[in-house]
Amino acid sequence: MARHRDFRNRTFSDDYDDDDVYGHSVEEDSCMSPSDAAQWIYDRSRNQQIQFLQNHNNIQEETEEDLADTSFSSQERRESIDLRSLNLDEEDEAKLMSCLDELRNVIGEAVADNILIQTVIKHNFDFSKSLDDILNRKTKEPEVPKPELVKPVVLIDPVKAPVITTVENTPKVVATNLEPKTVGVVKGFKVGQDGSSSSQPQTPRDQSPCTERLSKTEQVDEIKSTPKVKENKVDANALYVNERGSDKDHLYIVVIGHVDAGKSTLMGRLLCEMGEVSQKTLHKYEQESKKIGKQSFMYAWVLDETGEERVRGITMDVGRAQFETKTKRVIILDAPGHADFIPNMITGAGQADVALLVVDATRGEFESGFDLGGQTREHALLVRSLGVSQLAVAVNKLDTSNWSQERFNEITKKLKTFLKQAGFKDSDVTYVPCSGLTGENLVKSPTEAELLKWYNGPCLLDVIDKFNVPERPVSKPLRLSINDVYKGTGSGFCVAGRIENGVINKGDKVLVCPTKEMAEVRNISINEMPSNVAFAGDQVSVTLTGVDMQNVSVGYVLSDPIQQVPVTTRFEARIVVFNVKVPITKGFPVLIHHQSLVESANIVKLKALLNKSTGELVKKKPRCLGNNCVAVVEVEVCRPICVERYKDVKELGRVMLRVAGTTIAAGLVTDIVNT
Ligand SMILES: Nc1nc2c(ncn2[C@@H]2O[C@H](COP(=O)(O)OP(=O)(O)OP(=O)(O)O)[C@@H](O)[C@H]2O)c(=O)[nH]1
Repeated sequence: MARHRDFRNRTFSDDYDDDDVYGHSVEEDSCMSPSDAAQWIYDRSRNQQIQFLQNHNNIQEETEEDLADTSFSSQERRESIDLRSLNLDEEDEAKLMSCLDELRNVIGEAVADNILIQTVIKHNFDFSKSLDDILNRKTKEPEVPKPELVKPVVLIDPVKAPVITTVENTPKVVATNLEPKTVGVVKGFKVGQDGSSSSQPQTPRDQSPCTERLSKTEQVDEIKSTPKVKENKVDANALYVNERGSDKDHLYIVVIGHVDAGKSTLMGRLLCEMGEVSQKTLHKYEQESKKIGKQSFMYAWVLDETGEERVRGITMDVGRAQFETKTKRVIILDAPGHADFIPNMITGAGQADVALLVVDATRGEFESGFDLGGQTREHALLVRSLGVSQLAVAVNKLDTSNWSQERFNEITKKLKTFLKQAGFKDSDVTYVPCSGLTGENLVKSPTEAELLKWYNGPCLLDVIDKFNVPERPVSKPLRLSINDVYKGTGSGFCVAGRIENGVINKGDKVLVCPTKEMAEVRNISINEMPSNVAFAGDQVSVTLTGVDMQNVSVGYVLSDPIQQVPVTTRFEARIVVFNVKVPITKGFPVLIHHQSLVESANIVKLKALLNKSTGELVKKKPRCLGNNCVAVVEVEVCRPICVERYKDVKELGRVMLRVAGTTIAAGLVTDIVNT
């Protein structure tokens, strides 16, 4: 059980700007920090605007203008079918929507919605069959011309002579069948002269508002050059089978839910039942928690390790622990529930394969967590937006309702409707009645007479064991997104993060992006065990040398030096707007959450408003965006970041937009814009 804390490198200025925030009671309705309050002076006229928004969803501009970018306004789109004409009942409509979303996630916008809809209905809402059908059909269609690739660049310091970042011959395991990759042109960004260790330390990522842009002369020129790295064509898939063939699959599970839903207690108790916590340790927690009047939190202490968390009785950072089921090694990421710590929750969710949503069944408590303002909905939407599609829902604390079946049904009914709308397929969600405090239905079948009367489903452990482990894209170019930077023992320093794509070996040369400095991998550890190699899907800690620790931050990406991660300050995204208090207009400032990175940004273009159900174009260049709309926007980030198009690397192609401590939208990166 361990966690790395790296507040030095964190960039959550909205959440941590002022120490006073930590003094607030968890019962407070508002979680806005003073800096947010200063930033969001819209409060002045909030009443008017809220009223305005309530009456005007999806507000449109009066005048019609031509859209320069017509990539999504094809003739096919105009032929799309109106869902109402299909006469589907509510459930079939939800199934259709969830299937369409899944299909769009995979194939993007390449196929018209009417074709997708017909295919889904033809296959009775079966996603796999529909996808097969579409893909087979697609191969027969003429190829759509691809957008021009962004050319590779090397970043230079404009005041010094441009020197190309060159990489030594590096024997390593790389993908064998890859096309040349793209790198975005970066503006307003400097690296050291030799490209391998910067002589000019970077500004911390959290201290540069968009308004303080670097001057034109500081913008980076484009140099058509690719670092010279010799590929050693070792088959990554074969290596994976060789190294991991006999191991249990690793499954990362993020535990989410409203504050005090009982997440840490549930996980702590589960670990105790699995024999992962000694009796001696548990006894110690019992005595110590009693001393400070928090005995009911003794199981939560297994995961809430810091003094502040224990005294306050809330989780603040992501707690980690692991255990084994029959078929898997499960790594738990216990996320904080309180709204103040959503950035940490997002960091946890960004590492997860699947999620466990914990809801408090106590009457009144479920309702306050589920209704607007509670974190149940926000967490579920966030994990879905981050690509998690399999979910277990622990209907927890059912002991407080005497194991009432009616209460269980009431809660699951509400959640089913919501989760379907949020994009979870019914078949991917399992509901488990349980109690973390009493241990009921966690690792073995229920013993409570009242529960036995109506429940004969699986216990929580069985549900976890049945999760499918997502495919690991080991043969793609390396992408490791950094979620922690810390000084280890010995030479160099450590970065922790999840390998999204590819393989990393001890001794590899890797490119630290967006700064594009070369570093060498000195050591690798997986779940605190040393290893020579790690693969996509692993959460690793890597010791780096050859680069200054000051020049590496949370949110950076370790990239394959040849097939580099795109770096840009501008990208286009298709966003879903959840919850805005003022309409989104051109220039709207937001905080972008991309993996563990938090960066100031502006929505610089509202390119199109799309129909929420069909995805067809409703309005070109809308003047503003209200709640619950789907739109294509262009986002400009204050400093270069590493993003991929969603269709290339899903994990690096998703963004979250937050304002004043609230998630207002989630989006998929559809294009990387050359600036
Ligand atoms: N009756 C009952 N109480 C529970 C149960 N599980 C947790 N609790 C109590 O709920 C309170 C909150 O539990 P935590 O485990 O800290 O909740 P949490 O969701 O991890 O809280 P945050 O991480 O801070 O959001 C504690 O007082 C627990 O004893 C349960 O199954 N039944």
